[in-house]
This record gives sequence, C-alpha cells and structure tokens, in this order.
Amino acid sequence: MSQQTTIRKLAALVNTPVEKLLEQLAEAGMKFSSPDQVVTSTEKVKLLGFLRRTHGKSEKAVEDAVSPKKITLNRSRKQELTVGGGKNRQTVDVVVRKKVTLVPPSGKGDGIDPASGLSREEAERAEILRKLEESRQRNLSEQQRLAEDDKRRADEAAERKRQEDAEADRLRKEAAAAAATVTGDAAPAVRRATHGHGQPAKPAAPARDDRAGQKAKAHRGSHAMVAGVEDDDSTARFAGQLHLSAADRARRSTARGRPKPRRNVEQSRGGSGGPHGFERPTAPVVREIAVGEAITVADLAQKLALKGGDVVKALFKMGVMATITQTIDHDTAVLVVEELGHKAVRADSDDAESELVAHVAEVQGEQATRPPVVTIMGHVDHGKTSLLDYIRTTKVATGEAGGITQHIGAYHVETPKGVISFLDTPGHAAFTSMRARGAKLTDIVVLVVAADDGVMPQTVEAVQHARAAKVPLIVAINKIDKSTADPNRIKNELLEHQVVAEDFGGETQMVELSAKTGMGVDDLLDAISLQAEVLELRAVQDGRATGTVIESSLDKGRGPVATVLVQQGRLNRGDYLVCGVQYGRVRALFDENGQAVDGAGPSIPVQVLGLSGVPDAGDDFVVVDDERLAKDVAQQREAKRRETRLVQAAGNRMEDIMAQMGQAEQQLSLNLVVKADVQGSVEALKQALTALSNDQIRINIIVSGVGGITESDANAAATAKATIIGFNVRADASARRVVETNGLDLRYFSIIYDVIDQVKQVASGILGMEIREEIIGIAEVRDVFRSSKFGAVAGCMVIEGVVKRSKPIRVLRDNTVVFEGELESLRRFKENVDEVRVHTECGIGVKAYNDVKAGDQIECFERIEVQRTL
Ligand SMILES: Nc1nc2c(ncn2[C@@H]2O[C@H](COP(=O)(O)OP(=O)(O)OP(=O)(O)O)[C@@H](O)[C@H]2O)c(=O)[nH]1
Repeated sequence: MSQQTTIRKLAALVNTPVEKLLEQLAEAGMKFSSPDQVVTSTEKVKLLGFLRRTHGKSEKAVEDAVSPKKITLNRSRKQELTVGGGKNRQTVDVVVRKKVTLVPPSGKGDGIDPASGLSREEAERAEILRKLEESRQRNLSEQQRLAEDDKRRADEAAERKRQEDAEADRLRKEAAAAAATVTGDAAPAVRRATHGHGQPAKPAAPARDDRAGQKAKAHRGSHAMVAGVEDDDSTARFAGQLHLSAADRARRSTARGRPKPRRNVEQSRGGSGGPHGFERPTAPVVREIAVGEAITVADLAQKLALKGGDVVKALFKMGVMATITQTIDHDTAVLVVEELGHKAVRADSDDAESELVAHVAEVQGEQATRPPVVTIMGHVDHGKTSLLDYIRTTKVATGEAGGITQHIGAYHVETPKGVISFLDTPGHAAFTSMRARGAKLTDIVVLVVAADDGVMPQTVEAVQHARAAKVPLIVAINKIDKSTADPNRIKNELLEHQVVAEDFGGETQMVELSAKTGMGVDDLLDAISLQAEVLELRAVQDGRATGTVIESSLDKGRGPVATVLVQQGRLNRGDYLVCGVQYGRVRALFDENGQAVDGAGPSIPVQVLGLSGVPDAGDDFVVVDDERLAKDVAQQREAKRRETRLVQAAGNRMEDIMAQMGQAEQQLSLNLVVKADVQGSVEALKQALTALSNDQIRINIIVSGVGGITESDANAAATAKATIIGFNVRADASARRVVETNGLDLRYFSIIYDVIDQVKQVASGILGMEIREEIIGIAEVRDVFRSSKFGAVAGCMVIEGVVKRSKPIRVLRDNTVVFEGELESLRRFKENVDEVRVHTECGIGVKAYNDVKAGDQIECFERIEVQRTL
C-alpha cells in the first residue's frame, strides 16, 4: 500500500499545510481524523471538485474533467518578500500563480500520475472510453453509408419497375384498344380513386398513367413516398429497417393490408414483383393427359404436375368428394383435367402390345403337323378321371399316376399313331368355365357318358360348349363292362341334342369302352388320331413360342409355377416371355412327370419356372427377344387390368349405395372373398358362385386369388362385410386376428360341392341346419423323427386350442392343405394321451401320411351342426 496517497503526502504534493488540507477535506464533506489516513482517488476528485467550486466552477465540469485527456488547474500562493536592507528594507506581497496540468500517465509508470495523482486504472478506463467512442462513430458512419447504398439500389429498382410497368401498361392499352374493350372507362375510374386518396400524380413520370404512378410509388420505398395515410403508415412501419429493400417493404406492406392481390402477383411474377404489379399472364402450359378407364387422384395429379391436394380441391369444386388415393372414372378425370385447363386424351395403352403383335408376326415360319389337344368332358362320376388315369398309367412312358386333382393339368401320350395331348379337366360342374376355356385350347372334345347312366345335364352342357367352340366331339361310352350298360340308349339320347353317331348316319365317332378294364381305350385313341388327321392340325415347329396358361400356382420353393400349353413355335429354357401380366425368363421347364426338359414344341404341355408372378389360367404367353419388351407389355397390361378392376370396384360401391338407399329393389348382396390353393379352383369357384345369383340375392366375389388368406384379404372382407371362403387354404395369424376383431364369417372347404351347396342354400333362402367344420386346435411341427416302428412322428407344440386324438386332422403347409386324415398316435413323453392342450409339446403320428415336415401345421377339427343363417 506504499503506492497509496496519505493526507500528509497529498498536502506535501499540493504544497498545502496538512491542517488546511484536513479542513478542506472536512469542508468537502470528508472527515479524516489523522494526516496518515489514505485518500482515495474518488476522494481526491471530490476534493478537487470542491476546490473548483469554490472557484466558481461546477463540480460536474470538474468530474467531467476526469475522463478527458488532461486537466489544467491554476493555483496561486501569497508570499511576503523582503527587498533591500537596512533602512530600505521593504516587505512586498508576492502572489505566486502555479499552473498544474494533469495528464494521465502514458505507458507503465508507477501507477500514479505525479502531477494529477490519478491512478493508472483510471487512465486506462479513460482510454477505453475514448476508443469506444471512436468505434461508435465509425459504426454510425458505416451504417449511414450502407443505408445510403440501400436507398440508391431501391431507387434504381423502383425506377426500373416504373419503366416496366409503363411499358406493360402501354401494351395493355394497345391490346385493349385493339379489342375495343372498355378499358377507357376504367382508367379515369382509377384516376378518380387515386385523387380521392389525396395523392398527386408524380411529375417525374408524366408519360405513365395514374395507375402506373401508384404502382411505382409503392415500389420506391418509404424514403420516396409522398404524403398519404398508407405511405405514412409504411414509413412508420419500416422506420429503422433501412436494410430492407424497397421490394421487400412493398411486399410486407401488402401482406398486411391486401393478402389476395399479393398472392396473385407473386404467382405471376415468381414473387419478385410488388403488390400492385400486374402483367399479362404468360400463356398457360396446356398438357395433354392420357386418361384410361380409371385413374387415382394421385396419379392424375402427377400427370398434371400438380399437387394431389390441388386436384382434390378441383374435384371438390365440381362436387366430387375424393381423397388422394381414391380412383375416379374416365369421365370425371376428363372433366377435372379440362377444369384445370388441360387437355384429356384417351389413354392408348396398346403401344407395347402392338409392338408385341408385330414382334410375333415376324416369326411366321414353316408349318408342320402338330399333335391334337384333347379335352375330356362329361357328367360327374361318368368316368373322366378313370379314363384319364387309365391312359396316363398305361400310355405315359414314365407314368407316375397322381391322385385325382381338382384343377386342370395336362399331359401328352405317345400312341402308335402319334402323340396326343390331354387337358385334364375334372368332372365337376364348378369347372364349367375351365371346360369352356379348355375347349378353346382344344382341338377335340371327348365326351364321356356312362353307359349305365345316360345323358345328364352336364353331358348336354359339354355338348353345348364343344359346339360353341366349334370343336369336334368324340363320344366315349364308358362303363360298358357293366351289366347295366346300354350304349344304344346313349346314342339315342344324344340324338336329341343333335349329336348323331356315325352308325346312325351322322359324323360323330362314338367309342364303347371301359376305363376300368381298358377295353376300347385304344379305339378311342385311334378315333382321336383319325379326327386329328381330318382336322389337319398344323403349327410352326420352331421359332418363338406362343401358347396359353392351363394352370398356375405359387410354390414356396420354386416360386410361381405355370403349366402352359405351347401352341406355336418352341418354348426353350432361357427364353424371355410375357405371360398375362407377368413376365420373366424361363429358368426351368418340366414335363408332366416332373422331368426337366430343354424345350417343348406345339401341343405339348410344360411347366414353366421363372415368371415374375402367378399368371391366371387362360392367360396367353408369348416369347419375346428381350426382357425390356416383356416387362413393358406386362406392366402395361397390369396397369390396364388395375384400371378395369378399379372401375368394377367403383361400380360395386355405387350399387352398394343404391342398395342402401333401397333402390336395388330389395335384392340382397352376399359378398365373398374366395381364396384357393390353385388358380383353376379360384376360377371355377368364381364362375360357379356368381352364377348362383338370383332375384333375391346377388353374389359378389370381391376378392379372389391363389394362396393362404392374408390380412389384406380379411381387411377387404371386413370393409365389404364379406364372407371369406378358404378352399384348401387357411388364414394366417394376422388375418385371423382381423377376422376375430371384426367378427367375420370365415369358412374353410375342401370340396367344391360343399362351397356351392352352402352358398346355393343361402342364395335360395333355405335356412336349415348345416354341418360346419370348427378348428379346435393347431399344433406346429418342430421336428420329425422317423422310426421303423411308428413311421414318421412329428414332434409338435400345440399353439392353439386343443388337439384331440379322436378328431380328424389336416396337415397344412404354407397355409395350404396338403393332407386330410386322422391321427395315428398322440403322445406326451411316451405316454399315449387323448388330448394335448395349448403350449404343450407332443408327438403326433399321422395315419397314412409320412411326409410331415418341420414347419407344417396340424390342425385338428370337428364337424358341428349349426343353424344356418343368412
Ligand atoms: N365299372 C366301371 N366303373 C367305372 C368305370 N369308369 C369309372 N368307373 C367308376 O365310376 C366312379 C367315378 O369315376 P370317376 O373317374 O371318378 O368319374 P369322374 O367323371 O372323373 O368324376 P368326377 O371327377 O367326380 O367328376 C368311380 O368309382 C370309378 O371307379 C368303368 O369303365 N367301369
């Protein structure tokens, strides 16, 4: 603290007696008791102020003097001076004036200015204050400069704008004059309004009209605005916002007052113009939109290059309520396209298709004789399957007779008189549609009629189909081994249907045979060959193949599998093909015996692997040169099919609404979701079930397809309040949840008759008891053990309900029934048990089925009698 100033030191410094200084300090309001007390700089300043005041200066001025760079103080001191000596000795009063200049110490000193007594900190503070002041001044001038730049730019922009507006106005006037419109009246009106606002026209732009003047004014920014309420407001509003460009200000100004015009102006000018800016709209872009049978709002919006919401709005204005995902029909789409100022054209989706046709037409090669394709038709139980089986087992080289199938298969046999291909159509009424389609593929129909039964309804139907398809008929009078067989009766009965046997003078070959004993079967094959010769069946042997899908399914391991009949050319492994809405490259080909083959010629059925999806039975296939064309055609077809489906769905909805409104004349609707294991069954069920519609009830199949029942199927059923029919397929877990949540009617079938019977009874209003199957438990196969004693035993976990040994079971693979039968054994830890409950492990042996695999499900069911309801 040696650096600090005591009163004594200060007194010595200012050359004042200590007592006086103490007095002065006391007068200045600072009491000190001892001269050795420290005087702070504040106290010094206060004392200084006091002393100055006593000299007539304000304390403030003194205090202010602290911050300036230097302070000058004048002090005077009286002294007596003795001059001369002796008698001449005189005493003279002398006033010594002393000028003291206080300068803050520069650089590092000892911390105290020896003259002023100010500390170094104080000096530094003063220096900082000075620098701050300098910087403030600099900032201020920089801001002023920027503001001036801004103002200049805004002025320039406003000037440019004014010129543009004037030009636009001039053009508009010219156009208006040319069109002899009433523009002339409008200008004075605007002028009147302008004057009414108290805004004189700017003399700076005499060439422009008042409207232009008004516009320009808005663009010039606040600094250039003349008196007026709006202008004042703007000026006030943008005070202190000098950084805003004139256009920004104008935009903001309008945003407050008139949002609508601004929006339009911005739209037409891309947001760069002012609020009053108006330009003649540039020519709108008129798009040509291809619209098919139906289109979703989203797709349409995309084609129009608009937001989905804009199209929804446009539709709404037209009175059509549609969401973005909804589909609108062709007419509505055309209307909305035109409403939005574009042009609608009908979608021509046949581009790729015509390319395909041209492509196919290229390969017209040498034709050669081809084998006949035969379809066997006939009434139930007249022996179609037996006949096919007999031919297959005896005539197919590596004959491997399978069980009776319910879908169309195909195979070819080699007889001494040549190859014959058979389409395997099961004898069931439900397959009418397949038969009809089969007949189109078919060269010859073999009509099986049981000699002990006679002509039945389906016999007649088959005759009609063959006739409609202009396919010759050969009648196989079956079961002649039976004692009750009466072939002549058959021939006579057929006469009634204009089917005249050769021995009756007609043209139809009739062969008596027994599918059981094989008697007469060769005669039938001979008859077929003869008929084929008469028909002179020919086809291109080589070149790109075309043909038709007979059957299709989805195989978990192999993917989509299609059985196709080659009709022209040769289908080879590695070929690219379009198949209905699917496409792909032939990965593998298999014949009817499951043998891999390299290719198949005309009239030969073959299984194809490698397609992108499961085609429908009846779809045609065409081999093309490259994948691109295959893909294009398939996608175009898919789009077209989707459009058609959407139209149908929209139609259904309309009808449903009508029904609700009571305009459907009390006709009830039964909606069905039909899923089956193979495409043939789907087709057959669809055909048969929809045919059951009558005056009272209309049967709609809302969803149909191959494979297990999925969540989306169940959701569709829930939406349409439909009954779900699973034919040899099951619902997966998520679908079952939807079924349970919505209380849907889910029914499983394994016999087509039962489906038709149930629906028919519902349709005809017969309400009685019905036998229904109820699944009581499901066990999942975790592992399979094989033992010589028990055969294959499935190590299972019961995942639902209870599995009972006495109840029938089905084995499911990928939700599709692969076996139906009984349990051989049901065990818990080597113990035979009657039932096993949920979450319990067990060993299951299935009677007469050794092909159980891990991952399969074994469902246990019972048949119960329930009251039928509509
Ligand atoms: N005695 C005798 N029985 C025959 C003959 N052909 C078929 N059957 C029997 O007639 C019954 C029906 O024969 P299927 O071959 O299943 O008849 P289907 O026309 O294929 O019948 P669906 O497939 O149900 O339409 C079977 O019990 C056969 O054993 C035959 O030539 N002689």
